Amino acid sequence: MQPEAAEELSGLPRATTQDEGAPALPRTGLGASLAEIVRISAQAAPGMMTVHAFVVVVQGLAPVASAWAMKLLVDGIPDPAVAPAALAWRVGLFGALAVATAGLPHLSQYLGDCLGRAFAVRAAADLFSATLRFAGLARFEDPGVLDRLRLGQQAADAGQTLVTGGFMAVQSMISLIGFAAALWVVSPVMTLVAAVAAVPGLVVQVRLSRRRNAMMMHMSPHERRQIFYGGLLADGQAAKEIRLFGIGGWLRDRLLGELTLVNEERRRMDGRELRAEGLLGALGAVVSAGGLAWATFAARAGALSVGDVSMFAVAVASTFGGAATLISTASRVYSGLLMFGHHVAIVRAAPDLPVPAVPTPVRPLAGGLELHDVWFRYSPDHPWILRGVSLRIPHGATVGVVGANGAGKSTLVKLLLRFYDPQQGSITWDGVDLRDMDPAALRERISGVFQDHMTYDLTARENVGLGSLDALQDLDRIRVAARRAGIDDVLSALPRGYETQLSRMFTSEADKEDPETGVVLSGGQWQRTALARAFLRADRDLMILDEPSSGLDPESEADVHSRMRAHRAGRTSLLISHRLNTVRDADLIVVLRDGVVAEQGTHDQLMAAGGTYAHLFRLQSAGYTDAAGGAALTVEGSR
Ligand SMILES: Nc1ncnc2c1ncn2[C@@H]1O[C@H](COP(=O)(O)OP(=O)(O)OP(=O)(O)O)[C@@H](O)[C@H]1O
Repeated sequence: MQPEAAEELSGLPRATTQDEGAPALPRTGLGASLAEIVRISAQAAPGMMTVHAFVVVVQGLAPVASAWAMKLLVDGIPDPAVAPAALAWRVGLFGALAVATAGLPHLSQYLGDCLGRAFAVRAAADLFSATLRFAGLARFEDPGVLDRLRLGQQAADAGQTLVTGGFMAVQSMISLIGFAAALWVVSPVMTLVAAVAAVPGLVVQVRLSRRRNAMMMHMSPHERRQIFYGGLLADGQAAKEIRLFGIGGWLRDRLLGELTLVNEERRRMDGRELRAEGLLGALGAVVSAGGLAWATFAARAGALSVGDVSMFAVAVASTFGGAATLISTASRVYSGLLMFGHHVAIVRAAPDLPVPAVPTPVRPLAGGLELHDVWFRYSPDHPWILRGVSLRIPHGATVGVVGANGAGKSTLVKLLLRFYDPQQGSITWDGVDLRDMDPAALRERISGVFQDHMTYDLTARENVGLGSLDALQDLDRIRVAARRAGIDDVLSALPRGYETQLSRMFTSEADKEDPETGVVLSGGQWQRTALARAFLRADRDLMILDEPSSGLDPESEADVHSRMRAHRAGRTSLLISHRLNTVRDADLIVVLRDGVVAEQGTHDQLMAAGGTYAHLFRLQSAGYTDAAGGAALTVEGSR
């Protein structure tokens, strides 16, 4: 029954209906970003952060103190009341402050870099731990989330800039307040003029930062496409098709198109910033020059001392320079905070699949798995893929699932692994709804091979061992699994046996000519390796095999299936295959069509029923028989 219809009719079973797709990422403000940055910095290197904060305060005060020492020195030169010893002390003070002013920035830079690197590591750890908490797949298929993930990653990598920028802003602020106070002593009016002149800069920089952040978000899909095209053009696997179909130039042009678009947008943004900063700089220079003219004539009239003028000149220049530095640093920090908002959104994202506070433990399968009127679509914009599937996978039985391309077989597998939750109906494990379980605990009890299995650029041992991390170093167990998958002979005969890299990526330029550096397996060999990975955790309660032999030659396929049959005996498994001879001995065969179970039964029952399965089985058998007949005829004819 349609979920909408079920909703309207009271009394009809409706297990649960949940919002479609994972919950959206949270909206985050600047405060949240700032709090997160302080937290990460404090956790990453607490001692260094304290020392850096102290150095920054001293560094911020040093230029103001230097200017004041200079004023004392200049005023003391012509003053007979100042003894030579006192004058020497003033020179010494000025010199000491000059040394501090010259040396501290290097120490500050070093501390900032160290802190920034520690920050980047911690931020990356938080980000990737958060992505690992995404138990389902929906977020990885949402372009908006992928954009934010990429920008959040960039923000984490740019931690050094963010941390040093933050400290620099604090330091500029301290210097600015110091110089403004010094300026106030000489001329309160000039201080107010300088403060008013700084306001437009602040406003403009904040607006520019917002615009830059919006531009980066807007450009993100173009950058993702650019990375995709670049990846294809540099990928050894894609090289075959690119050359066969001659599409290299087309891909390159698309890459350049995206790159040009992104560059043009960035250039426009840089131009805006250039114009705004140029105008603000000119405004500052005009106010400084006016102030200096006033101070010069005030000194002539005897209202100011020469030391006051020197102090005034330094204070005006430093106030404007400091304000400009503060504004541009603050704007960089502001941009960084906006960018870091993407990191915070990922790290603070609510679970994508609802898990109860106290999940039901996943016990060893005793009765079976059951789908109850399961309806599923990938999102409200997509069509229904499963439209009320009810099916039982009894404990200890092998269930074969067949159906045309796109019938929803792999989707069924993804639901059994709780990569998504059905919108309507439920899936139970010994009567317990999968939604009441922790997805990780559920998957601990399952093994399997996906149709699009992974090929890891790692050693042969690791490629199999990843199936069960506790066996990663246990070569005996790994070899037993590989033997079951019929790939042990191949892997042990590799140049370095199981320690051979199954990779096209050379470990270094120096050893790339070494034939033992890495080997390339064939498609079928990779498939058997993936099968070995699944067999390594064969002690689990459910084995899911989605097209495990599609790339194998007939002899290998027969061999693999006889091994799998031996393994499956008495165990619960789900086998998906288009080659019907490989599922014929399953305890139950299910035909999926139009989103529902169209037929189910044993091979003999389905053949007797004469439906879709029987039709397809006869079609495939006839193909083999004709081929065999054809081959026989050819042999006959050639004699
Ligand atoms: N992540 C996804 N987002 C949106 N639609 C999807 C997604 N994955 C699969 N589909 C769609 O769901 C339908 C069922 O796909 P599924 O992979 O389950 O079919 P299948 O029966 O395994 O097909 P095949 O025999 O070709 O492997 C297809 O129409 C496919 O386009």
